[in-house]
Amino acid sequence: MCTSIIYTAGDSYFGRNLDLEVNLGQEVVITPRNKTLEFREMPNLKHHYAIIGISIVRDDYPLYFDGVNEKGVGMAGLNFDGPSHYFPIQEGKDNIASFELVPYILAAASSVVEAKKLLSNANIANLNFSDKLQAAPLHWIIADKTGASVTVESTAKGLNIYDNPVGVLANNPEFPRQLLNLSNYRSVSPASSANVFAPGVDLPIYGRGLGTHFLPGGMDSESRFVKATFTKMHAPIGASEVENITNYFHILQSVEQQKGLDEVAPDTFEYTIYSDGSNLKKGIFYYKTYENSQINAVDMHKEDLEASKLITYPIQNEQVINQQN
Ligand SMILES: C[C@H](CCC(=O)NCC(=O)O)[C@H]1CC[C@H]2[C@@H]3[C@H](O)C[C@@H]4C[C@H](O)CC[C@]4(C)[C@H]3CC[C@]12C
Repeated sequence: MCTSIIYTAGDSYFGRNLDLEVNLGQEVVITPRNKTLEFREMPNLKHHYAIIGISIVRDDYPLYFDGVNEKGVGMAGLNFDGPSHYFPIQEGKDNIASFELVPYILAAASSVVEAKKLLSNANIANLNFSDKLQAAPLHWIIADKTGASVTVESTAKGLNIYDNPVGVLANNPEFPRQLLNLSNYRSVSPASSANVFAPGVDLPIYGRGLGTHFLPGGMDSESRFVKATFTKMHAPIGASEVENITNYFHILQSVEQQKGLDEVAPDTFEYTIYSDGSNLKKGIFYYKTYENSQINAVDMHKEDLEASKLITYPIQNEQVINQQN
């Protein structure tokens, strides 16, 4: 499973945890402005906004898992197996394959409002990238540097674009149900609450943190949605970029999947392979991996964004311990 968040602390930071049982060989990939982006049913884009994110590259095509563009829009695809439904090509619609959706939006939208316009006549077409890389059942979060975000879900009912008031996305069930479930946690609080349970009975506050006693901590999507929302809503605002990106990763780490806890097949466990986050205003992409706790950064503006070829950075996956003696 996966969790994605947008955290606003002066600047806005957007990214996700990628939780999976296999490493697909992803890299940090920059798509510069003049790299032609081809679409199956939509016109090719020869010039567009530059994009940075995590992707695998096949046939010179960036298959982004998540990314952000130079205008401060971010987007991530998360597993949505079950409710997800893609449709045959429809005449008169903007037919976009699911694997094209991230580059399609990030190439042309400079805000969530513009992304919504780009999706107003869209049909998520049930096309496979190739026989080997079949369409993955996904839903998406799109966010921008103002802190706004929406959730995009293509189900049998059609394409739904929901305003996302919490700036968090996990996996199933459908987004309105995830949001409604938050109501069950209205009483969860950073402070220990007054005794409304049994007034008159002595219920001592026997330790700290009692206000969060009922905060879920499971690996499942509902638990992660609740926990990430609560952690984000109460996250402090730092005074510097380093403080804020540190705060940001602490939010994502509150829903990290440690190895051994989520068995998806006999003796096979999914875990948080990487966590990433970008400063949407500055175009700096940060990431950590399960193996490497160090925060790594790639600044898109240090590359030639007018270039026409993909620029890739291998993921730094080695733990470097700062030996102090
Ligand atoms: C499976 C993960 C989502 C994480 C998650 O929720 N996994 C756990 C689970 O199964 O619940 C998704 C996120 C982005 C997806 C990839 C991207 O959409 C790019 C690409 C698109 C192709 O159609 C299929 C392969 C490929 C490479 C996708 C494979 C599945 C990925 C990696």
